Amino acid sequence: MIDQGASHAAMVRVTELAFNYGEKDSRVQALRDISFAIPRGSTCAIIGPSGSGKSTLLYLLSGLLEGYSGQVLVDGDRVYRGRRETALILQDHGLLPWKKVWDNAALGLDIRKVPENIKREKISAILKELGLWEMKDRYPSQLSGGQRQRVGIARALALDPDLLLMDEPFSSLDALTREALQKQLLHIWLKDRITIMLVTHSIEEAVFLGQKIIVLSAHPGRIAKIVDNPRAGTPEYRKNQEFYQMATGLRELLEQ
Ligand SMILES: Nc1ncnc2c1ncn2[C@@H]1O[C@H](COP(=O)(O)OP(=O)(O)OP(=O)(O)O)[C@@H](O)[C@H]1O
Repeated sequence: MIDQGASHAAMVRVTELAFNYGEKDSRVQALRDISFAIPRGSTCAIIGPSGSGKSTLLYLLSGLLEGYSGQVLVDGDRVYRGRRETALILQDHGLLPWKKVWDNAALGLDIRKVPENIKREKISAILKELGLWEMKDRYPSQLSGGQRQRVGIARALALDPDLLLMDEPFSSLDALTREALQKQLLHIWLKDRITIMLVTHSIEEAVFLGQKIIVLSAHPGRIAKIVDNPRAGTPEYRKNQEFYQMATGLRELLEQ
C-alpha cells in the first residue's frame, strides 16, 4: 500500500533520483542515488564541490529539467514544469533591465493576469517589507547587487510560493550585505513558513540557514551526508559554539 500520509508530510521527497546530461558518448552522469525528504515549512541547504550536481538537483526540483529516473515528489505530487507554487531564484536574479523595480517585482503577477488592485496591494507590501519601496521607480542598473537580489526575491514572493528554490542567491554580495539578506530571508521564512531550499558554496551560509544540510560529492553527484541542523534559522546561532562545531564538521567532510 502506498503510504500517502508519509508522502504528504514532506514538502519535497526524492527517491533514488538519477540524472544524466547528453547521450551515449557525450553522456555526463550528473546525479546518482539521491534520496531525501524535506519537511514542509523547513529550510534545506545543498552544498558540495563544483560539479557535484547542486544546480542540477535544484532544476529537477523546479521541474525545469526532465528525463530523470527515480521519483521526485513536491507536495505529494510528481514534480512538473510550471508548478505555480514553486518559485526559483537564479544567480542573475532574472531582472529585465528595461523595467523599473516595481514592474520587475510585478512581472509574475502580470503574467498570471492578477487584477490591478490586488497586484498593487501585494507589490506595495512586499517592496516595503524588503526595503525597496523608495527604489520602486529605479531601473535595475541603478541598484546595488543586494538591492537587485531583493527585487528577485520580491518577484518570487509576490506569487505566494510554498516552495522557494534558490541557486547561490547571495554569492556575488559582500559579506555584510550577504548577512543582512540572510537575516531578511529568515525573517520571511519565520513569517510565512515557506519551504526553502538553497544551493550555496558557503559552509557558514549552509549552517546558518539550512535545518537540513545535504552534502553532495562529485563525479557523479551523490549524497555524501545529510546533516540535521535544527538550530538553523535562529538569529543568534551564528555567534554560538555549536555553529562553529557544525561548520568545522562540514568543512572536514568537504575536504575529504
Ligand atoms: N547542460 C549541461 N550539459 C552537459 N553537462 C552538464 C550540463 N550542465 C551541467 N553539466 C554537468 O553536470 C555536472 C553537475 O553540474 P551542476 O552545474 O549541477 O553542478 P554544481 O554542483 O551546481 O556546480 P557548481 O558548484 O560549479 O555550480 C557537472 O559535471 C557539469 O559539468
